[in-house]
Amino acid sequence: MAYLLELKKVTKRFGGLVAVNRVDFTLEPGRIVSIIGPNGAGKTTLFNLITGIYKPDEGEILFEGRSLVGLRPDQITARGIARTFQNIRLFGNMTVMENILVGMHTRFRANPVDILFQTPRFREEERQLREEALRLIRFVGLRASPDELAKNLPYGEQRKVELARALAARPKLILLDEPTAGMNPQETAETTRLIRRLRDELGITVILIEHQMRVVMGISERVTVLDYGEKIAEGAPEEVRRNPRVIEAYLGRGVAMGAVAG
Ligand SMILES: Nc1ncnc2c1ncn2[C@@H]1O[C@H](COP(=O)(O)OP(=O)(O)OP(=O)(O)O)[C@@H](O)[C@H]1O
Repeated sequence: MAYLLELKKVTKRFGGLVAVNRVDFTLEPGRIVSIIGPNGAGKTTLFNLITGIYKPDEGEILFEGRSLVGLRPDQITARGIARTFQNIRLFGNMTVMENILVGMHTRFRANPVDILFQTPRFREEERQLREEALRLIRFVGLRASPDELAKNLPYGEQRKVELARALAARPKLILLDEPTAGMNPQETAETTRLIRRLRDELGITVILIEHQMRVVMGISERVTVLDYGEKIAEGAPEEVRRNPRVIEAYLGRGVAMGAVAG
């Protein structure tokens, strides 16, 4: 099967530190996979490499068979890759609706003249995008009003706005960086179901960075483990959980065994 995403011997250094070290990674369309590893293992750096925030020092990154290396983050979004961040990055003084419309900017076709003169073409396009934003608001289960300022929403709701904004770009692949961080068990369960619906109902391929092993084990078809920038294991969740190298990596960093075995 053709890969949606393929990383070949990707390396990223920060001065003397090798944050990502010759990592190979392949992903077929329609999968939900997780990347795990102790703090500082290189997980977020890997996301930053895929989304064009950093350029690899060595190696190749292919999406649908075409190289992403050297493209700007907005060009990579336009190719079909969206992401959410470990720490929420919303425009606090903008409404829920406005935040989601921002996520659609790569798809906006009206030109500056249309916008300036509010031509029928502009108004029709805006109406369609607003309708789609409302559909996304319903899809992620936001309870807040679309006109509420993002900064006034509770944390769990802000996370949903962030996801809706990422979905607004109509991605083929979404990268979720710790989507359940700071959530209570009920919110975590709800988010886990939502992630599965991204794939099942929208057909989006998902890569997840996740610390909660219950989520990882429950949702991932495959797990990749990084430690000190290197891929140390990869496979089905149960297989990875029993892998002595993985257990060692977590224990070596003083993380309780429960984090892996739990
Ligand atoms: N911009 C940067 N400049 C210098 N060092 C960096 C930079 N970004 C990341 N690093 C270093 O690279 C290593 C990998 O960091 P990264 O954030 O990718 O790890 P992580 O696995 O996502 O960790 P966590 O689970 O704590 O988020 C760490 O040692 C980190 O300090």
